[in-house]
Amino acid sequence: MARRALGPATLAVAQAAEAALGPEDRSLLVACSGGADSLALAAGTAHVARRSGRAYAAVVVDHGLQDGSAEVAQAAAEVLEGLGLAVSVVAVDVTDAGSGPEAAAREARYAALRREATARDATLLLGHTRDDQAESVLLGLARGSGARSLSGMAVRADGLVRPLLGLPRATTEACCAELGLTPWSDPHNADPAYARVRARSRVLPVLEAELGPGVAEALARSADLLRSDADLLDALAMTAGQDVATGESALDCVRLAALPDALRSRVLLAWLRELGAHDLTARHVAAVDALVTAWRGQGTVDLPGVRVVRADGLLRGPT
Ligand SMILES: Nc1ncnc2c1ncn2[C@@H]1O[C@H](COP(=O)(O)OP(=O)(O)OP(=O)(O)O)[C@@H](O)[C@H]1O
Repeated sequence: MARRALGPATLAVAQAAEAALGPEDRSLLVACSGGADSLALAAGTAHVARRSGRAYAAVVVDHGLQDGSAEVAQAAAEVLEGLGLAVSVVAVDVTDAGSGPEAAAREARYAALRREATARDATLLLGHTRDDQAESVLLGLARGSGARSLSGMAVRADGLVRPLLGLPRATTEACCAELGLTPWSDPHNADPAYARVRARSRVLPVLEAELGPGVAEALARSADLLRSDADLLDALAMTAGQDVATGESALDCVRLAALPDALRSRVLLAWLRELGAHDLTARHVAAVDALVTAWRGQGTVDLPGVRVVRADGLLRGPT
């Protein structure tokens, strides 16, 4: 592949991979399910790594949730080896601690991928595309999410790099076709029991047909705009949080109430997390917010992991 001219889709993937990388990314590890997106990413990354003299490899996680999952992982590994990547197949134990099998599998997968990347001192690359981003925004809107949640994924965040966020899924599929690769087709991706599958296969096509092509691209663009707004608000909320803190983990209610809503909810969320609250939803934060802005000056709110009390003009956690 390095010597032959690249097809247009493969070139687009390779250019996206190159654009996402910096000089600090000396060793690259592609997380690959065997699906079209991560297979295309692996091919594009291998090309870029060879040209730039970087080390490169791939990792396939076997969740062991279905019969034949080891064979699927092995088949993906063989395709990747055919592209010239050294591959590790990692089997994980998926323990559902109440959040559901999908969330448990995701948690186990990310933990294993991060371990592999750390062990090799490598940058971890994931194959999320612009369509994944658009679907997330749509699902977030349907849930009534705020700016942070609607801002989706960034190309580089939390030690993860997602070079293909600017490319549609059609490009990764075209890239695989150009390279003669047969990607694995995850049966979950066709199962209408999942809201994401319905958004992808039923809702977005209707939006594109009724509102004009480019809706998915526009949703992904909204995510980018909202992310920069959310970043600014988070930075402002850090300063505001210091201004309303009174020591001993307490917050001053009068100063809190004077903050704009968008800052107050962020200050409260950060404070609650610091106190050890977990699984917080917008409703939880709204309940504490109501305590702050209530006319009557006292009350208690119980949240997962923490009790919040308002008394003497202060909001306090456990003492
Ligand atoms: N079993 C796995 N092993 C390694 N990496 C994975 C695995 N599953 C997902 N990933 C990584 O996470 C990314 C997002 O996965 P997800 O299943 O949400 O999306 P997808 O659009 O189906 O991607 P793909 O077409 O690559 O399967 C993948 O592109 C890949 O980089």
